[in-house]
Amino acid sequence: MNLENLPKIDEVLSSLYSRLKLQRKVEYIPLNQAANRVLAEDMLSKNTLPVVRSSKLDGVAVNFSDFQENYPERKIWEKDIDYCLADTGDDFNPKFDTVIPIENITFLKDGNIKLSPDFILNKYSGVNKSGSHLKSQELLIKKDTLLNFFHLNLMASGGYNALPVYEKPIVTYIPTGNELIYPSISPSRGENIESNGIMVRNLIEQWGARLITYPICKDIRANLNSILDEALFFSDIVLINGGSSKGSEDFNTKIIEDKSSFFQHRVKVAPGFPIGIGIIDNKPVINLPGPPIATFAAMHWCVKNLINYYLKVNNPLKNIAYGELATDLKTPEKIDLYLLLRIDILQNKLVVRPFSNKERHAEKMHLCNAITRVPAGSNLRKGDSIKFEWI
Ligand SMILES: Nc1nc2c(c(=O)[nH]1)N[C@H]1C(S)=C(S)[C@@H](COP(=O)(O)OP(=O)(O)OC[C@H]3O[C@@H](n4cnc5c(N)ncnc54)[C@H](O)[C@@H]3O)O[C@H]1N2
Ligand code: MOO
Repeated sequence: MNLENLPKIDEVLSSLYSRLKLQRKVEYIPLNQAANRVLAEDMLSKNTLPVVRSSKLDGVAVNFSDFQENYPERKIWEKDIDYCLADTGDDFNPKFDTVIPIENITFLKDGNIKLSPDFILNKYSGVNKSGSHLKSQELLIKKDTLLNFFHLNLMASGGYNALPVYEKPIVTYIPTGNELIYPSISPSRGENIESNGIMVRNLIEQWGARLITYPICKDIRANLNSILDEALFFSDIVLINGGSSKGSEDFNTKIIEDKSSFFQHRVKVAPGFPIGIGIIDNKPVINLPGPPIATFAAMHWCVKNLINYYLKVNNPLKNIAYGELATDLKTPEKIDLYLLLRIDILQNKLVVRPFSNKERHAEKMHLCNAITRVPAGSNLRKGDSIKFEWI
């Protein structure tokens, strides 16, 4: 096989985006369920805060004019006539215009007051004006923002109890293979545990989509064919796992290709290079290669980006960092590599250790805390800076 002629990840993604005509649906959901959802409209504040004014601090509200002529001669200060207490954020008697921090004022036994010697009083100091926090009709958050806890706080202040967000795309996962059994069964000779489904569920939910999982499907061509048709009825993206390569039971490539208006078999990145990507009825159908790390790599570069495209999430810096390579790193001439990494902190530096084929599967899966993609033909040296993504 000529790996050189395979398209690169970015080329395949661009081909997909340019062909998919998406119609995103919008739903209203309660504010308390809106974290990690994507806002579908620009949101303007319904409220002005403070409505009229509030105290900036815990203090004593006074009339500034009293401090120009009569002070300090004035003898008796009467509560609610000459001053009132004003707490941080609270409104106070409209008679007063200025707030003195409580720690800068002393009430004397003779009824007079004394200000701290270094305290200078200015008119309106200690007072938040109307709208100093938020103004009605002010832009709170732009559409297409992935909502976090600050955003929810802001939306609540702006008067919202429900928000318009893009509906989560429905991703359907179909595990295929005669050898697969459920984890509740002890494997007999020739059987393997269906372990990718649980990983796929976790990733899909993390990335903001809804997952529907099919039972394990046998490698029976007619069945696989009709299951795909069925899944396309209710899915936005269909994932078929296994049967992507050249085995006698690998039917999925052909099944997808036959129905697709666009189809790409194999991409210039390993593991997972036999991935199949089609568009059927304007929906992406992805044939994820079966081995778990190949499934993960294909999920990460292809499915995650498709979900982001659906949801208009553009977050290129999320979980990205740079560290120092702990070893030399050479990649094959013809194919980009997805690498599982272990990152440690040593002497205030992030040290990046790629796993190799020498480590056992369990060791890699256990200790991997980051991933990276290294272009074909790279020749990096120990100590070189390398970009990675925390998982
Ligand atoms: N002659 C060749 N053989 C293979 C090639 C090739 O180019 N020529 N490519 C290899 C590469 S690279 C990959 S990657 C795999 C792709 O495998 P398939 O997608 O066809 O998957 P299967 O053959 O069905 O299974 C492979 C392996 O993965 C296990 N598997 C499958 N599904 C699951 C699941 N849901 N959970 C856990 N494990 C799963 C399956 O039991 C097999 O062990 O092909 C190479 N072969
Ligand atoms: O592409 Mo495959 O086995 O190298 O994952």
